[in-house]
Amino acid sequence: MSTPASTQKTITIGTRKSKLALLQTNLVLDALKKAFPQYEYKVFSKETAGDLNTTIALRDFTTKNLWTEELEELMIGGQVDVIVHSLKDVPTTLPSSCKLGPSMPREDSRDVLVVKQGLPYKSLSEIPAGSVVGTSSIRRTAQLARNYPHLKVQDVRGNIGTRLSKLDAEDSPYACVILAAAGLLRLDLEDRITQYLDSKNSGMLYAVGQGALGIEIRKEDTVLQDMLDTIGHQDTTFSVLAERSLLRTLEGGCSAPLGVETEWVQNAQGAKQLRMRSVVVSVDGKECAQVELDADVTSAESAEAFGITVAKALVADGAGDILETIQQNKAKESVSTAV
Ligand SMILES: NCc1[nH]cc(CCC(=O)O)c1CC(=O)O
Repeated sequence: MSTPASTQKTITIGTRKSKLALLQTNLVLDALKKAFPQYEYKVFSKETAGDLNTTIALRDFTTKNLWTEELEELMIGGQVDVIVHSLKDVPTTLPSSCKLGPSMPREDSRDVLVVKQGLPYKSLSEIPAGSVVGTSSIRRTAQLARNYPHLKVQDVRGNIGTRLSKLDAEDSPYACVILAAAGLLRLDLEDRITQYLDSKNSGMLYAVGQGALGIEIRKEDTVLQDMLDTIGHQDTTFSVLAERSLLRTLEGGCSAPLGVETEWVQNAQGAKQLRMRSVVVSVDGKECAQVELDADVTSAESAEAFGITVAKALVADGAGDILETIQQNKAKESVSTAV
């Protein structure tokens, strides 16, 4: 049976086995060790269904909990006390006995362009018409279709190292891939980044939670909650709460072609506000809803309320129709593949 962390001296941190997951786990481990040296720490790593299956395109999976469910079961069972995820892989709704703790400082949240070794292109706008961009993300695919309709998109699966070797292979179909900056930076692969992408230079917005860690604990574990409060970073926590509230409200799950860009800005009176840009694009890039809003965000509640406000504004701008069409097409596909 599960033992609350308060009665034990050892805290077990659960994680996926990938190099990136282990590096991210070490960030949390180091921060906890430094702040709470009185505990012993142990890392338990496990390959998840998502790691093991690299052939099926992500968007074809029906279960949303590919990366998280098995570790959550271990945590609910008491074998691990806290799980370190990439927040962007964490579903917006968690098992009822689990919750996310505060977030640690976010790594660069942007997407980046990585050009195949030996090719001379310095930016997305230089990639010639008809070239193939590697990505399996519906969000990246839709935004590419909207902003770079002359480029082709092809799936590329696997962890970051695998994607880079698929890109660089001599017979590779790809001219470039789009990846998250965070993964490359954490893996010390900064030299592979050709261009950082944002709303201004390329119209490319990132995924909800990208670049942030999702630190999940049992809901009743007040000891770990207090510990995470100590190592947490409020600006990040509020930003990602707002982003996840937006995604939850749109109910698109991880397969929604939803891009966001959040930043803290000062208004004319000098007060700090959270600015959120967000976009929902149809898969063919033809339809697009987008909004940019600022809000006073000073608590978890106001962060979540802001996410709902942005979602409503996006729906008012047409996001509802775009998401509905995607849902209908998915339903049709599953009928046709079932027979
Ligand atoms: N989609 C998989 C995934 N989940 C987390 C990261 C790393 C970056 C992050 O923490 O957001 C990546 C790779 C990528 O999208 O390039």
